[in-house]
Amino acid sequence: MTVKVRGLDVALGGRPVLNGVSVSVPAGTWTAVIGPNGAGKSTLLRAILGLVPSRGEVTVAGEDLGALKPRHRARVVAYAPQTPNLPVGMTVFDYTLLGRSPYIPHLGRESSADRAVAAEVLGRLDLTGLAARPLDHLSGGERQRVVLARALAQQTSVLLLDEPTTALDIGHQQQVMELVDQLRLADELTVVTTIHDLTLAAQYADDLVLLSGGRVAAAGPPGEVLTRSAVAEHFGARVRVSPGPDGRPDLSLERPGRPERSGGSECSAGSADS
Ligand SMILES: Nc1ncnc2c1ncn2[C@@H]1O[C@H](COP(=O)(O)OP(=O)(O)OP(=O)(O)O)[C@@H](O)[C@H]1O
Repeated sequence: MTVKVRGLDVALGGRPVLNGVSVSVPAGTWTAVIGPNGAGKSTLLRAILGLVPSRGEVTVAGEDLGALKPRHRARVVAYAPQTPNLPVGMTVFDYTLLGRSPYIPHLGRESSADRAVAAEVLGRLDLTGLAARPLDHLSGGERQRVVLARALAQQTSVLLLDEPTTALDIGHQQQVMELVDQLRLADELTVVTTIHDLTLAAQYADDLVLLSGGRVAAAGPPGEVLTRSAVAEHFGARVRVSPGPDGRPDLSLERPGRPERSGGSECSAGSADS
């Protein structure tokens, strides 16, 4: 399902946070929203979902998302927030099962199929061993994967993920990104994720949207958006951008005021660093 945002304006606390943001995410593709702290990335996801008041247009497969009843909307779009409110004492399994709520009849109970979906998602995220654990007895990274599990259990066509990998070790970062990519390819999921790791964003996303000061500063394939000058201008960072194995950009920080090191021998003890 194609996600289209046109001319989105959001003001929070009387201050403009998003200004005329337009983004188009074709069905079955992955767009990563990048940008410096406070650029408006999380606000964009929240505005798409109607969680903050906005002006402009948000459609999914041509339908106005704001016009859908919450239950219907929850069958179309799943959202994994950056800092969710987690019910104290609830188990990992029961929390994941909440993702099935849009499919459970009013005054009804979850079916064995709903429980099977929750169990399967937990398995794919390496969380089966934690299923009976209360949410407040988890590490930060475990909690983050459980929030993703609940979103995946919704089995929607559109997935909005706010910083899904920030608390994860490198192995679980790869696991989560690969899982989302597999689901995208297998089920034609449309994925929009905010992410701070620019190399990770470039490795997985089809397109990047660079938000800066609440506006779209650049959008397009990673190689076009992630230039040395764009990173310097919008993040205030000095980076080296080199093409990765499949041509996607690979970023590494350059230490200001330090000369380039050309080989391992220069790192040997006692070598002059000037
Ligand atoms: N409820 C609020 N009231 C007033 N201002 C807010 C509110 N929520 C967010 N903001 C402001 O809106 C701006 C955008 O916030 P947002 O969380 O969308 O940024 P972000 O790009 O996701 O940042 P980060 O990378 O730090 O997560 C920030 O300046 C923030 O201080």
